[in-house]
Amino acid sequence: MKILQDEIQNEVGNKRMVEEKDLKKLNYLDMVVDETLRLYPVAPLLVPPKCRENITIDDYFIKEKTRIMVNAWAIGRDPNVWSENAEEFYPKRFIEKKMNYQRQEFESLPFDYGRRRCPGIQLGLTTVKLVIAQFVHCFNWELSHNISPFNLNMEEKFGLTIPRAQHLHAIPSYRLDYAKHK
Ligand code: HEM
Repeated sequence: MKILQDEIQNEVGNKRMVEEKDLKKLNYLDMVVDETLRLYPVAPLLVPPKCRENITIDDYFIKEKTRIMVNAWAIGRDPNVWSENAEEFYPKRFIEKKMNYQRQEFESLPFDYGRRRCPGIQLGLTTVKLVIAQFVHCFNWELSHNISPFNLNMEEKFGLTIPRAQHLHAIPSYRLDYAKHK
């Protein structure tokens, strides 16, 4: 969080809130969002499509009308692709790897790919980035008593989407000079 706060502080200062026009300068924010979508894709099994016709792909015969489950959650955690620290939240792994989500990049599939992929990618990314940037820029965040980042329960509840198994209790404290300059 500190790295992200510093990046925003350098680009935006602390006399106003982050705006959409600032987002293109916030590279570490991109990495944080890519890393979050890699580990926690909103729809872990995407939306299982049904095969229209018999087809053979890489020697696998798939019968017409078969439902295909694509495990985007497991793809994003594959150690063969993301190295042995695949389970770790490590945004800097994206320093050299700019995610685009519109190209044929199958290592992380939070929006799926192909004809039925999410049409709201840009709006979704912009909204998520703006909200996260404003949250960490405007506030410092602390966990509630007796909880440290090391014993915070990060389990998920599996379903169509993956919400946290336990609610996150975080305590904000305001950190901008914004109010004084309004
Ligand atoms: C970070 C934000 C978002 C994520 C992670 C996300 C993810 C997804 C995923 C995984 C699918 C299923 C694709 C499939 O497997 O068939 C989907 C479909 C869809 N999304 Fe999004 N989405 C996001 C934001 C949005 C926004 C902002 C909109 C619209 C304003 C949107 C509109 C749609 C629509 C209409 C579909 C259905 C597409 C179809 O079936 O052809 N999404 N999204």
